[in-house]
Order: sequence, then structure tokens, then C-alpha cells
Amino acid sequence: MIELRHPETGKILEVDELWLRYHCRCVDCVDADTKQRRYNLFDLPATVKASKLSYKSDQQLLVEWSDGHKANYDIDNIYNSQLDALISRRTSSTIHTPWNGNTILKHEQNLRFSLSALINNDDVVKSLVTSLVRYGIVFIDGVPPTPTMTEIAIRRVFPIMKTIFGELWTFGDRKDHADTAYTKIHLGPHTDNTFFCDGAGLQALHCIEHVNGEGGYNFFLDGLHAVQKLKRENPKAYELLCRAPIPAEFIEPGQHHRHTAPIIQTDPITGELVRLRINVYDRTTLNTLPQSEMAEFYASMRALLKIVNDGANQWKFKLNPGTIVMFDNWRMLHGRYAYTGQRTMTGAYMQRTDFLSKARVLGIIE
Ligand SMILES: C[N+](C)(C)CCCC[C@H](N)C(=O)O
Ligand SMILES: O=C(O)CCC(=O)C(=O)O
Repeated sequence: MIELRHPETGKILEVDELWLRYHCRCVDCVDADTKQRRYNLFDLPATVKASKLSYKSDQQLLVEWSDGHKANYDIDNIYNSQLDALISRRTSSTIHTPWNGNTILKHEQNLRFSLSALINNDDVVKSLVTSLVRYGIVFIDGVPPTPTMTEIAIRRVFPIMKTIFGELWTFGDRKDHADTAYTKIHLGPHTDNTFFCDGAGLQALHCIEHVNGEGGYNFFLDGLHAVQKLKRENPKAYELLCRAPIPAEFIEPGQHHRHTAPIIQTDPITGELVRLRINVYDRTTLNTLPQSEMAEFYASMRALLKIVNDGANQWKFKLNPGTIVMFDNWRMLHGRYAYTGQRTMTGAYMQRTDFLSKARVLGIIE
């Protein structure tokens, strides 16, 4: 270990020597164009030692290494690259606003964007992605109710993810897939793609037609709020749902998808919610827990389902032709009331990694 003393703050930091050697960002170590490392870890001596250490200025640290390399570090960068700094940045971040059925109404003006503004102004794209990160749900208004215009609106912000359901999908009650989405019946609160290893990070829905019938209201609720409430009110249930691996499955001719993971997935470093994965319909045989834990699992699940089925947590409205709703499928639960008549939905999934990449490029998240 090497002990550093910050020239300005005096803060002492002990760093592992191999870590520091491996984090030299000079052009010999890191390709200037691709930002990729130019060597393998094996190329460094396992016991590399600093033979000389000097502070060039308040910002620069010069280290001469036992392998002959001379490295120049940005001191703040070293301090900011430590675990405690990462945890403190993440836990003090106010970028997520959990909401319930009442509080979201106060923020509604932050959630609505017109397609024309979105097309004409990159700042509007940034505002939309910011709200999507903050609230988990946004709307694009003024979209001509066609699949093509829906696709243009979505692609203005994110690439579309291809799955077995297609790229841009259009669906009603025709049984195109072995799934209740393709019927007129009620769908309780759920997240999609619990059965995929790489479940969609975002989802967009646009009701382009509903005629000769009634019903078909949609509702959304904030899984972040639900999970925080569960953690406060029933920490044992929360803990079990964070830990127990639960399988989900999707089967139709030529397809057999299965994914096993906890219902609540949290960040191993900060404990923040990463993904809520809840769909009571797409559950398969529960053979991933011993029978001795089943009672506790079902009781914990019941506690979570009680929160997500509570109307006070839900935001219910009718999606009308002209408005796309885009939401975080790892955070938000959604559902649909039964309907009559002819109803046509169009929409798409987007990948998590593309969502977060865009948010980083725009400087919204780290
Ligand atoms: C129509 N659309 C493609 C949106 C949905 C299809 C499948 C929904 C499925 N039960 C799931 O949870 O993923
Ligand atoms: O039909 C709808 O409004 C929503 C369908 C749905 O929940 C889904 O496809 O996952």
C-alpha cells in the first residue's frame, strides 16, 4: 500500500500499488482514441512497487514505478475513484423521486413533451431523459396515431430493442403470442420480460385506436416507492425478496425462455433498487427454494403484492391516440383494465444499457 496525502485537503488515502499502477491513464497505457487499455494485467509485475513519489503541483502526482514506468496522475481523480467516494455520491444523489398516485400529479407538467419540440430541440430530449430517470415515466404528446410515427418518436430518443415480440410491435386481441397481453382481459400490475435474461429496460406504449367499446384504462405505479415502503414496513419480507432466486418462464412454439433472479434486485454496493421483476402470470414451477422457505416466500410476496395492488399507489388513466407513454420497465409496474371493442396498441421495448448510456452521455447520471 502507498500512503497519499492530498496536497490541498490533507486527506490521507492508502492505495494498493498494483491498483495505482494499473490506473495510469498515459498514452502508453491507454489508447488515446479508443480509451481501451493497451496491455494485459499479466504484463505488469505482480509486486510492482513505487520507487519514487512526488507531488508536481496541487493537481499532479508523479510516480516512478519499479517496472521503469513513469506515471502522472490527477490527484482528485484518484480520490474520486475510491469506493467511499462512489457510495457517498450515489447515496446522496437525489436523481430519483419515488411517487404514489397522489404525488405524481404534482409533477405531471415535468413528464409531458410534445413530439414537435422533441424533434426540433436536443434540450427537450435531455429533459425527457432526465424525467425518465427521475420519475420512471414520461409522455410524448402530439404523435400521429400510426406505428410509423410512433417508431419515429421513440427512435428520436433511444434505439429499439428486438425481441420475440418484434421490434416495433402492434397488438390487439389477436392471439399473435401465447400471452394474455394479446386478449381483452384485465392485466394486474406487472413488469414485462421477467423471463428474459436481458429484460427490456424501457417500454413505450401508444394506443392508436379504441373504437366501439369501453374500458382499457392503463395504470402505472412506482416500484421504487413500493419497495421502499416494503422495506420500512416489513424488512424481513424485503430481505427475502432481495435474496430468493425466483424463476419466470415464457413458452410458445419454437420459444422457451427462462430467467431466475430475485424479485427485488439491488445494487451490491449501495443497496439501491436496480430492478424490480414482478409478474405473477409468467411464474413457472417454483423449485429454486427449499420447501422450508416457501411459507416465508409466499408471505413476503403477499406483502409486496398488497402494496402494488393498492389503488392509492397507482396512477390510472386512459391512453388516447396521440400520446406515447414511455416508462422504466425495471422500476415501474403497469397494468391494463379489461376492455370491449377494437383497441390497437403499438409500442416497443428499449434496452437498459442504451437508456443508461444515453443518460450518461447527456450528463444526467454518472
Ligand atoms: C405486447 N407486448 C410485446 C408489449 C407484450 C408482450 C408480452 C408480455 C409478457 N407477459 C411480459 O411480461 O413480457
Ligand atoms: O394493453 C395494454 O395497454 C398494456 C399491455 C401490457 O400490459 C403488456 O403488454 O405488458
